[in-house]
Amino acid sequence: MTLKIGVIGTGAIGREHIRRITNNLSGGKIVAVTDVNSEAAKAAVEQFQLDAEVYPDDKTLIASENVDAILVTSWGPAHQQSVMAGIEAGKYVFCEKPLATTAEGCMEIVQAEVKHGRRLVQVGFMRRYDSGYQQLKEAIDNRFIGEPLMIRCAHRNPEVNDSYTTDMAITDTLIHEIDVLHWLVNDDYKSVQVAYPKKTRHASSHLRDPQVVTLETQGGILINAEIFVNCKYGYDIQCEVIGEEGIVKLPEVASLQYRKNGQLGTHILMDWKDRFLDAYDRELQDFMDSIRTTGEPQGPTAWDGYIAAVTADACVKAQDSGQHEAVELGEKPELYRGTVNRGVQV
Ligand SMILES: NC(=O)C1=CN([C@@H]2O[C@H](COP(=O)(O)OP(=O)(O)OC[C@H]3O[C@@H](n4cnc5c(N)ncnc54)[C@H](O)[C@@H]3O)[C@@H](O)[C@H]2O)C=CC1
Ligand SMILES: O=C1[C@@H](O)[C@H](O)[C@@H](O)[C@H](O)[C@H]1O
Repeated sequence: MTLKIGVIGTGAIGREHIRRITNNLSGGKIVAVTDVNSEAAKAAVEQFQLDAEVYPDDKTLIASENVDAILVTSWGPAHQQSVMAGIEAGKYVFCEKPLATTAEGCMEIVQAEVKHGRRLVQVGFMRRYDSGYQQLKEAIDNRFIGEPLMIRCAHRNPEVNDSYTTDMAITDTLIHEIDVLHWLVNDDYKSVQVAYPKKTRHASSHLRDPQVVTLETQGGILINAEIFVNCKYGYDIQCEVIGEEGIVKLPEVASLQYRKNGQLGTHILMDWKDRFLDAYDRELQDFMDSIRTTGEPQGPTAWDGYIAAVTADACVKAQDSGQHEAVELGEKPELYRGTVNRGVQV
């Protein structure tokens, strides 16, 4: 069975996902596209020579009988409306982060899915599909380093544009760590705190950059996460887990080593699109395969989207207060209990 997919939002990641589904992956076909900028939607059809219809908006695309699943790759504030409409129509939904921009919005989605009675939604937290993070997880689960005690990580972008704001360091950037770290140690967050080191001269006047977020889990693991979005030198993702018996570290991206002009070096990636190339492929292949084999997506759930939003809200509050802020989750619905989420009991 080929999953017939409609794409809502044909910007940077929308086009990346169209490319991979069309050229690299199996089991899916892009049959519909829409974008508030209709020229962008038409350009995507042309660029990838799609046999796809351009729809005027998300509602008409979702209503189409030709569409089995939607890919929500529009701007964050537009996600909730499309995801809700997708669930109401009983369509499968792959939604890029954030699932919704507020915890309340994510909870509405959770409730709509619970009412539907089966999982339809997968959130684009692709790091869970990255082989480096999966090796970390395996080592932690197998107690290779004993009990994990601390995590040190960094999320660095070479630069961001002027529209990037201080809270986006949390809601747009740290949100990947927020998701992958609690999955890694199978623990929930208890509290968060944000500190601002000396500001880089490369950040725009309204942006605090870098930032350091401390997250504490219910089990007492202390996480130190640096976000530095004008680091200049590259796109760099670091993660080190310190345990009772040793330390495990996220592998560096394999890269050509060179000896030239009296130097020994390796190149560092500059673009997020390249860093998690394989993980993006795997998350979407898994979305399509799981629907075919189990009738439900098996990747990060709407509940994971909700956890991320609640934690991000606490971090944004902590940005203003400078204090420890509590992370308080509602009760996890039965639908999300005991499901095997990418090899992990949640
Ligand atoms: N998982 C990951 O690593 C990444 C995730 N993202 C997420 O993907 C989403 C899109 O990001 P980008 O592609 O970088 O943005 P973008 O600005 O390049 O593209 C967004 C597109 O959505 C369209 N759009 C906005 N509202 C719409 C609506 N209501 N209906 C239809 N189209 C609409 C815009 O016209 C634009 O073409 C964001 O939520 C972002 O956080 C982005 C980059 C990486
Ligand atoms: O998701 C992403 C972007 O939206 C975000 O703006 C970047 O900071 C992240 O590194 C990237 O993975």
